[in-house]
Amino acid sequence: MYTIQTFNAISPKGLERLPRDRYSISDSAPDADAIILRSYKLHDYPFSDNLLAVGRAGSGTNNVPVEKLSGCGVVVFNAPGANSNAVKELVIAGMLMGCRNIGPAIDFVNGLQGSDEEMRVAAETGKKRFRGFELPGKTLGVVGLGAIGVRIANTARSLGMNVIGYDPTITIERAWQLNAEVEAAANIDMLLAQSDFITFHVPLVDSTRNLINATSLAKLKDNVVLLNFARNGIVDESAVLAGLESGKVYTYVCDFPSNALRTNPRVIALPHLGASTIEAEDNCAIMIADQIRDYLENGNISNSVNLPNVKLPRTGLARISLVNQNNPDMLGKISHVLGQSGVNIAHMLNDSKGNMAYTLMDVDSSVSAETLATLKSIPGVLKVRLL
Ligand SMILES: NC(=O)c1ccc[n+]([C@@H]2O[C@H](COP(=O)([O-])OP(=O)(O)OC[C@H]3O[C@@H](n4cnc5c(N)ncnc54)[C@H](O)[C@@H]3O)[C@@H](O)[C@H]2O)c1
Ligand SMILES: O=C(O)[C@H](O)COP(=O)(O)O
Repeated sequence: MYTIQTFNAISPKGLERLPRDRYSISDSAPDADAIILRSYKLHDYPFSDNLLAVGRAGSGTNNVPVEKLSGCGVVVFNAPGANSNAVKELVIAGMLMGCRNIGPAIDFVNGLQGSDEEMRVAAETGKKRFRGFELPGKTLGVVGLGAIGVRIANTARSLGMNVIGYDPTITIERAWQLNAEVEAAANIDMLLAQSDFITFHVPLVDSTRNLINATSLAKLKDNVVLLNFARNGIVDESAVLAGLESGKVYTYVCDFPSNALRTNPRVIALPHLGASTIEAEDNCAIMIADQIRDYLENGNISNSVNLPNVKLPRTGLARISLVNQNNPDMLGKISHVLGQSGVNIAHMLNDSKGNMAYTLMDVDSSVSAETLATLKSIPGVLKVRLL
């Protein structure tokens, strides 16, 4: 029986993929084999030695202490692309809200008083304050061309916009998906200087923290619609508020409310709604549940942020799953222990990601608890399981 601890509301469609005769799922299981969560902050969570996997039912993993978990041999998964359409749709809505002054216009209408005729007259005279501009012919700058950025870039092209993208580490898969008419910016400054709309779709890491700050804002054209549906740390709020004041920024649309932003009429702040659709919640939960189950039951790894993808069809009598540090001669030491114990390796896959490595071995004979303990005692070996 495997035990799963959940945080946040995880779609039942995903949890249904973990059969109850083999999985016990609870929001209070301190010794769980795996954790499934969304945005819950795990940094101060007291992880048990039993923990094997953490599954982020979403994209960003900045709420998960990945390095600390790597040190304990815990595999961290996410669900790449599973909520990307939901975010794309909200960003397109945000662009339209931003350039058509929809937020202030709704506030204006909600503040009208009097008879219907008085309201009609006030609406007709007041509407000139909310004149906006259109998307076709305008330039959208997309920073980060991953699952979300590529979808937005392609949709913006189909809406008649010019699109410039910046992503120094774009994957081949995403580059293939990108509309060929999206222009590649050689550097971020080029994108900042040319765009009428700028949207960010990068993870929050040290190199993206405060990517938009007072210095970068000075490089913008005037009246730019700025959109941040990535993470609040990517944009320096006080610089953006100054940009709204100076006319560099026309509207700031974001998914991360704060007191400083709340009272500014040129800010549209949403309550982290990007991935909150029925479809995205189902997609994320299904993807994570399937990945966690395949790892717990078969040792296969797909879409881990700290370990390589390793998938091996089962062949031998037993399977050994081994998470280790990516040090020289680990495989030599592992196969020596098995050889000494008279265990023959039928099939093996070994791969690494950064300073972590993973070995999956199908063996021709049963493996004793003593052999497993000897494998676990090899310096640098972090987790050993017999499956
Ligand atoms: N608002 C929401 O509800 C919501 C939902 C999903 C994701 N997100 C956030 O959006 C981020 C992106 O999501 P995704 O699914 O597209 O992720 P992704 O991993 O598919 O794409 C991220 C892209 O950013 C690129 N990148 C990294 N550093 C960069 C830099 N300095 N400059 C330019 N590009 C850089 C990477 O190469 C990658 O292509 C997530 O990390 C998460 O923080 C928010
Ligand atoms: O990174 C993500 O996937 C989003 O920020 C979604 O977060 P949520 O699952 O808490 O809605």
